[in-house]
Amino acid sequence: MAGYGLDLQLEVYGKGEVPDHPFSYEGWEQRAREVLDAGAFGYIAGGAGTEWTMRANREAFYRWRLRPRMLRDVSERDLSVEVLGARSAGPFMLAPVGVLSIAHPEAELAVARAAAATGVPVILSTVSSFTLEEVARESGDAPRWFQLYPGRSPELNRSLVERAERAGYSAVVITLDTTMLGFRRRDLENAYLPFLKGEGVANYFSDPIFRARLKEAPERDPEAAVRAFLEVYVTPDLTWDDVNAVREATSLPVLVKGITHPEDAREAVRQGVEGLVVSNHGGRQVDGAVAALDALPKVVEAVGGSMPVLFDSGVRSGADALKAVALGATATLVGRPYAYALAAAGESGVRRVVRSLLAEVDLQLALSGYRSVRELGASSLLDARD
Ligand SMILES: Cc1cc2nc3c(=O)[nH]c(=O)nc-3n(C[C@H](O)[C@H](O)[C@H](O)COP(=O)(O)O)c2cc1C
Ligand SMILES: CCCCCCC(=O)C(=O)O
Repeated sequence: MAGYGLDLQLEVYGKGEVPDHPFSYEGWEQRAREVLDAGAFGYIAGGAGTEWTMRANREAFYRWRLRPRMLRDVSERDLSVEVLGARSAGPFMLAPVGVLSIAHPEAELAVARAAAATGVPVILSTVSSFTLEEVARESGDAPRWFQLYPGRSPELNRSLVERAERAGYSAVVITLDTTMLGFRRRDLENAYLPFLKGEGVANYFSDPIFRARLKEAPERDPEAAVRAFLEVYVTPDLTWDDVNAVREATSLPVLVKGITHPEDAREAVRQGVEGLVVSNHGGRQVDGAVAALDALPKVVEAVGGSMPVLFDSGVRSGADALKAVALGATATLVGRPYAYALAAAGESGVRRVVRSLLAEVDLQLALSGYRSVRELGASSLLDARD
């Protein structure tokens, strides 16, 4: 009868003390705003251009209404999902969020510990603040994936995925939508780009192939090494050939992240990747682009069940995750929610956010009449536009 929801309620109400942390996304965002400087906060919070797409990501959720069912005996519930062999306690994974040292000194190490403790897999960014090996050590046996930004050097791409495979990451997520940074007004106004200060480059600076490209070691000439990183990173000429070169370099399943167009989804099926992520990068790349949730149904249709379809951009609550799953997502990724919690309260903040999400999914699921997220489908929702 117990479960994530009831456990959390009993703990909080049982103590009878006002908790020292929020339970809402907005609460964590506010805490992060209080502790971070304007540049770091703006980098995490911001979107591209007018930030219309970032807002649209949220508004898209409001158009869908859950339709609770009654009297269906939901005393036994299973929130877990399995994606390409990685089991998660709920329909969530922690999205790749780069350069987390701007949020907290323990950055991805704290996130990896929190993910392992709560049973939710983490996807480590290429541009992490600690090396992928250091993060793997904090993860222990917990499932983890590696996100790759394929750079201009096929040898370096190969080296990064080989390192990830050796370090126990069990899938590679290739992000397609950030071949260069979007037009981010907040960062321009704050003149804030953390990579220029040598943040978020740990995987490159520790890589033998990257180091071999440099005249001087990064420890001796960090500015030149950062320049070399930027040269490798920017890839407007990226094509499916680059994706396939990465696939040939690894035996791990490969997913592509950043799909919103059904034609791209069909191409992903033709190319034979193992999964995709419907995402507009949290509205950080193309202003005016379709809200990710609005793009989801057509992508799901195009994929036709041939591979897992993950979803991100705008998930803030258990209800949001259930809506995305009802629209066909296998699971969701959350980005800013845990980045803010990390900034405000380190590892324990990330744990609390994940626990809250799990508790909310559990209660929402039970009160909507479902025993498992797998039971959700089109009939679980009402489109408010109809
Ligand atoms: C500060 C920040 C850094 C990010 N860094 C990466 C990254 O390194 N690699 C990547 O694939 N996506 C990155 N993303 C995008 C997330 O993986 C994810 O798509 C997005 O945050 C989801 O939207 P949400 O923040 O609304 O949950 C980043 C997002 C933020 C907010
Ligand atoms: C020049 C490096 C850019 C890394 C982009 C990180 C990211 O995905 C984001 O900020 O969004």
